[in-house]
Amino acid sequence: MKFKAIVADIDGTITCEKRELHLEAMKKIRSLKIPVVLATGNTLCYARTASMLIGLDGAVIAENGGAIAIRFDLQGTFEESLEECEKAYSFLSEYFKLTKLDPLYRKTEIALKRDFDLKKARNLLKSQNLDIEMVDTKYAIHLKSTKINKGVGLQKLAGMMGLKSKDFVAIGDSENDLEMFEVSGFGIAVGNGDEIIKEAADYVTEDSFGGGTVEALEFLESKGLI
Ligand SMILES: O=C(O)COP(=O)(O)O
Ligand SMILES: [Mg+2]
Repeated sequence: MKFKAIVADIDGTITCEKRELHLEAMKKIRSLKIPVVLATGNTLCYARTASMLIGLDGAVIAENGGAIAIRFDLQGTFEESLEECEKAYSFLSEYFKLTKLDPLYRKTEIALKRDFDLKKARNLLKSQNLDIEMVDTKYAIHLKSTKINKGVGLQKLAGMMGLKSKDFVAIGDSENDLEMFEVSGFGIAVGNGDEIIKEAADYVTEDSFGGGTVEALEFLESKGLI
């Protein structure tokens, strides 16, 4: 069987170690004949800009599934409001000095600088009656609704593209990619990935970062999977 599309995480997956785009991965992605969706914990404008500059067509999942768009000429939709996240943020601010990242551009979740004790914060948050969880992408810690994730985002976006989430191969590097591995047809973790994402993967590359994505796409081609 052949998969019909790719969904790729951005940071840690199509980038280099210092977060700049991995040029060989860009070349490989551009050479594909099937749609490539970008899925990120970052903001919608970041995802759309990346899609434009890579030469893709604007299908993106941003804010860990909270925001999605299918084309550049459409504005995008937001799946959640910030209200509950703000409550969690106020509560945790009593215990830690927290720094928000890009608050002007985030509509559905709060991203925080990774300079506080996540384990302690997760335990404290349990005492609150909020549908909010914390995910660590290794680039930021996200305070987000338990109802949104990249998997839910992929299901919605796939439908808008006339596809099913199982038609996609997902490539990722960290715990915020888990749900999109679960709903996609095949999951590939890059070599620098978390243990948790490697365990959930159908295939793990030897190479890391963008080099891992090149290896993943070559593997799929060599097996006739795309
Ligand atoms: O913004 C971040 O935390 C990084 O997100 P990503 O690895 O999902 O692209
Ligand atoms: Mg990542």
